[in-house]
Amino acid sequence: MVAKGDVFGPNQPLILHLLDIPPMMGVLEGVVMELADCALPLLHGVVPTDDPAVAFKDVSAAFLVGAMPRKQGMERKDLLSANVKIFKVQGEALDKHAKKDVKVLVVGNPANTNALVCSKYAPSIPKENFTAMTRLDQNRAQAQIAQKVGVPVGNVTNVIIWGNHSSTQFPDASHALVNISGKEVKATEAVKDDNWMRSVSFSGAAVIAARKMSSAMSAAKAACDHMRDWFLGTVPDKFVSMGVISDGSYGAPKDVVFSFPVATKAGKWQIVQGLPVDDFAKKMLAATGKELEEEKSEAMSVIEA
Ligand SMILES: NC(=O)c1ccc[n+]([C@@H]2O[C@H](COP(=O)([O-])OP(=O)(O)OC[C@H]3O[C@@H](n4cnc5c(N)ncnc54)[C@H](O)[C@@H]3O)[C@@H](O)[C@H]2O)c1
Ligand SMILES: O=C(O)C[C@H](O)C(=O)O
Repeated sequence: MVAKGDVFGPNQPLILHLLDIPPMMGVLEGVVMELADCALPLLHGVVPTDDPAVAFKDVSAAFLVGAMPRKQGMERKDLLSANVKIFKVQGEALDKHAKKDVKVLVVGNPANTNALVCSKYAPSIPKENFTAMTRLDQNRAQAQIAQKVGVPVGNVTNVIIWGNHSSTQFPDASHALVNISGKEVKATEAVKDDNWMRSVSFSGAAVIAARKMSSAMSAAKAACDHMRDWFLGTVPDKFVSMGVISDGSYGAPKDVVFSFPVATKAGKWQIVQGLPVDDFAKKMLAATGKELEEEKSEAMSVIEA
């Protein structure tokens, strides 16, 4: 998707740096062969490597997907001790070798806390440049609403994912809009079922139960959506959700990577301010914020141990 122009546009040539661990180098060679066989005109080079210093050398965009996935029955927290150290190493390598304006998307779970760790170990890169993926959750919620109303998914916008990419996240459709026959209406009016709207939920575990593997295709698509919107900008009056460093907006704890509604322009994101938040939403935001603070202190104790 990246190499065929879905992220940086149809006129932007690129070089892909592909990082994996030493036992996977043979498999990675196969990926390189397949990329060549795809005959992608925009792909001007591929650098397969097991060395983070080579992988991150002068990169402008980093998709950090290399991490252990959750298996059936596991919570994202269970991955913390296994994965968080990877993001310390990758943060240090980004700090030393990447461009100072590199935009980093963390997909590997627990994504929010890994993004925070990565940023902590890359102090020469602005904290705003480290983000975590909640776009898959946004896309899932939009798809559920589109199906319920009976419109194509592109007609549903402004769904918000608040907080952590975990089961405590708050998918909030109260500001969502649905375009029905050319007229934009509130999703709450289109659905006319408040209980159903509040049941729009996180479905990562359901995909794992069915596939016996983590979401892959939908996660790749969401990563591309996230980076495309960050690099190329969002549509005026529309917002998307991204895990970004919290400034305390909407009562979220500061200095955790928290998913907010954001609008992007000229390569910068801004948290959309002033949206009404009711008591139910406040309770949900507090719960996911608390989990992120707990994950943060757990991550630091794993790293410092
Ligand atoms: N945020 C989201 O919405 C979202 C969605 C889907 C998956 N995920 C997460 O993404 C991660 C990857 O999932 P997957 O299904 O692709 O897993 P996978 O096991 O299929 O692939 C992981 C890859 O990462 C590599 N890897 C492991 N350690 C590495 C390291 N230190 N450096 C570089 N590469 C390394 C592995 O060798 C493997 O090739 C998991 O943590 C999963 O939970 C997040
Ligand atoms: O749920 C998981 O652990 C995998 C991924 O984060 C997802 O949301 O599908």
